[in-house]
Amino acid sequence: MAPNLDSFFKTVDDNAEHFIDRLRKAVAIPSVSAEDERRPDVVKMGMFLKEQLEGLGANMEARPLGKQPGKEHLELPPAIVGRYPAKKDDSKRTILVYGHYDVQPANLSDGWNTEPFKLSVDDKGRMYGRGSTDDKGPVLGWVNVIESHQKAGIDFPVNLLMCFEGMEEYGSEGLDDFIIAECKPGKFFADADAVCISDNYWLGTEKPCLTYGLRGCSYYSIEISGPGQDLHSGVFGGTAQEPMTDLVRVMGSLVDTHGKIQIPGIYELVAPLSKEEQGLYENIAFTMDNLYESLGSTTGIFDNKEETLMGRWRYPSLSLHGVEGAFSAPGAKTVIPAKVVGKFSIRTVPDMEPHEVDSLVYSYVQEQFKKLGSKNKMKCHLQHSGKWWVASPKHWNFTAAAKAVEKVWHVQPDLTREGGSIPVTLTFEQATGKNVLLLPMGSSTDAAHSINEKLDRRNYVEGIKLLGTYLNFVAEEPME
Ligand SMILES: C[C@H](N)C(=O)N[C@@H](Cc1c[nH]cn1)C(=O)O
Ligand SMILES: [Zn+2]
Ligand SMILES: [Zn+2]
Repeated sequence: MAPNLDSFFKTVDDNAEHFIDRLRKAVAIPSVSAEDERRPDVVKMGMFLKEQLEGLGANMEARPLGKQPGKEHLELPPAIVGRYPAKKDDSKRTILVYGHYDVQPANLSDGWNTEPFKLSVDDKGRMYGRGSTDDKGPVLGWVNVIESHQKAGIDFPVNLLMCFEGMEEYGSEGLDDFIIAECKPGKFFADADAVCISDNYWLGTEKPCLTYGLRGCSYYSIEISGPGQDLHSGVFGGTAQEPMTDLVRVMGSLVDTHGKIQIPGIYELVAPLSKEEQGLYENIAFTMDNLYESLGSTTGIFDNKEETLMGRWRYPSLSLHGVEGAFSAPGAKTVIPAKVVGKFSIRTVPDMEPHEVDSLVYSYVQEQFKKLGSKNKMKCHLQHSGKWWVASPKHWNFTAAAKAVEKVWHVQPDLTREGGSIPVTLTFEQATGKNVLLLPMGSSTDAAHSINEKLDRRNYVEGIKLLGTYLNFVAEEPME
């Protein structure tokens, strides 16, 4: 029987401003995991989350994860773990939820229309701010679900286990070992019956989805150095071999304009496309206009939805991200940088093994650099990597979520894969041995990682209802 959630829905609506205020406080903490000097803010954000949940009676702990590999002067931000209700009810299912409280870097000078760490709500209910959709809105969604059950006077339907991390945007450093240890018998996550992660996005702006796959991410850097220090290009140009010249040519050899990766052997690692899979893409509610709307232009690689979806979900891609040490400010500086570090990543898919990808990358980059005949020095290394994940959506965890989408949004959700990566998803699946569901809150136009990131008020408020309704349907699903 469908649970009666009218009072829960009403409570969420009545408390919408309070929940937006909670998001405002969270966005104001610049918890950027990639910037060393922001580490105290990342920790502050973890503590904010812990305090909010403790205020609602959850049993919370901040677990240290040790030093940051390669930056031993820096302590990793803690994993914030918790249980609600504080005492386990053995008659109920146990759901483990995961999210991250760190964010991507953001500066007003990148081109934001508003201060990135100040939540700005416009007259259409678009709530702009770094982390609003990725992933502070969804993480606070779980907090708001607990509060709404309390305020509505409804029994909480499940035992909720929580795991929130502060390094997801930096490759989830230190979390794998922690999860594996905590899933062992008698440990914190041992009794999870299923896992739910809210940290991705709808395909468009109107239709919710449930997600059963992610691409992996292998992130590399190429360091090229030569001169002992930066040089005057008038004095030394034409006489010194320039690291930037070499780097641009090596990076330019990795991928072509149409997104085709130039590294030999990469596509041989990809699982072949079956007839059955090919048929899946046709029925997904996605249009080229959805793509153009979220791109903010019509500069897509393909002109049809099937190839576009496959390009995002089931084929690898290689993106060039930036160059450390290069002149990037406005104006004109006539410098020859002495050392430059180029950054790129490959989104990986079934059946690519990360170590095989690494070997192909290293030999190709070496070969390209050798061809230049440069006297400079080159080093290529892996910064972090996380594996792809594809699961079965035929499980009570997905059935409960589909029923919740129908109840809250009055449509059947699409079943999607995601082009982005959440490295610990596979770890949760393997360490718990349980089903993992991705249940997104935000939409395709939210601009996660970009300037003007936002979460629509409607997605936040209805998203809180969705997460709560999912937990109520989970409680009703028969065991498989
Ligand atoms: C999908 C998720 N919200 C996300 O943004 N994940 C990041 C994870 C990552 C991988 N390397 C560094 N961060 C992403 O897909 O870029
Ligand atoms: Zn995220
Ligand atoms: Zn992200």
